[in-house]
Amino acid sequence: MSASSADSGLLRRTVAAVVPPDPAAISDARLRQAQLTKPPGALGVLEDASLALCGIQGTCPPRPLVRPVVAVFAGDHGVHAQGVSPWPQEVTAAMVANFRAGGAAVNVLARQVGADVLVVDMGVAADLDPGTDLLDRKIGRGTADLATGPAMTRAEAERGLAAGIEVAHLLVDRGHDVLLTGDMGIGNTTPSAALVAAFTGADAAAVTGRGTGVDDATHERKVDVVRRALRARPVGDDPVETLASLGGFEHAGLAGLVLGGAARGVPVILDGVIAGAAALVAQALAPDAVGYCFAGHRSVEPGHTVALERLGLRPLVDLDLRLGEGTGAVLALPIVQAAGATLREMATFDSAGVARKDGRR
Ligand SMILES: Cc1cc2ncn([C@H]3O[C@H](COP(=O)(O)O)[C@@H](O)[C@H]3O)c2cc1C
Ligand SMILES: O=C(O)c1cccnc1
Repeated sequence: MSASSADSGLLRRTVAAVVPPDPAAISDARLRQAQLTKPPGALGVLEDASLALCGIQGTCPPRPLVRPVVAVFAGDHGVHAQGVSPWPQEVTAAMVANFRAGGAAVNVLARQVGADVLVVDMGVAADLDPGTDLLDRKIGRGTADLATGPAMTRAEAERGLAAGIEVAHLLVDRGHDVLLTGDMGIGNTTPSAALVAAFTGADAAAVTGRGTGVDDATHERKVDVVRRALRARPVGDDPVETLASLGGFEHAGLAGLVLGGAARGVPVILDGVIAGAAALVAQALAPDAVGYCFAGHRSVEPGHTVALERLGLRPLVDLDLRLGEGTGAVLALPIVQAAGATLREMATFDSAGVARKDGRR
């Protein structure tokens, strides 16, 4: 079997394995929520999250999330040549070294909540020391420039999706019970904006932001690049082609992680606009995969809000972050854990002997 038919086979099987979250567990969770010693609905979004967690795990009360891991998917981008980021491309590889050494923002935040951080070299341009990488191979070495042609071949996009699925299986097999998404790739807010525009139909200007903090001229160039790419290569209804045309290797890996996590019945906490764009790819391939996702936070990037609306996900944290790496996902982890813990551990009106609103015991 050629590598590419193995990849498309894994993708097909994974998409077929994504079933809707368990409706029986969700209805058990709703009943249990109603018994807990609090006014109905008083725990707000935590209650919704607790129902979602039960659906994802197929059990009520939900199991505690004790082995969190952030998978940081890294890749470089040919569109960097268009001057869409003020940072040199070498920063991607240097930051991978920083993640491995434990010095990046995501490492600090992950230590706060006891999450592991693992790097996946999807398509960093430079050679990296294999270190503790999750994949034993690169999928690519930077994408082609999406401003002038497709960023990836279809085979590359499929290989990237399959790699993300493999990472999900590997992590779940190692005992991780919640997967958090991270990204690193100088220039990657541009392909993210392009993917969000492609999957939502939003205008380039509405979804293209300032990334690492670009000036007005650079921002205008980004909007123009996104608009021209969408005009030159209008999207059809094939999500893999859209990903190949506009996305990056880290988007492919992240979309695969979402599909793999969903297929294994494990919750996935999404980070910012890069993850949001990748989740749109996963949603287009397997709409039920979104039911396994929590939106960790809302990024400052305007395309992220557009993506979250299309995904139908409410961000758990909204702190004006615009970093990526998985930082927003990690900050949301304790909230998802808290949602499960309240449903699992709170006393019921009966067990605590607390009277209900109508005076019934
Ligand atoms: C030092 C540094 C650390 C980062 N960590 C995440 N990003 C974030 O910024 C990049 C996307 O922004 P743009 O599209 O404007 O290049 C990505 O690498 C993303 O992960 C970083 C960026 C830099 C410079
Ligand atoms: O939304 C994000 O994750 C983001 C925003 C700006 C730069 N890098 C990442």
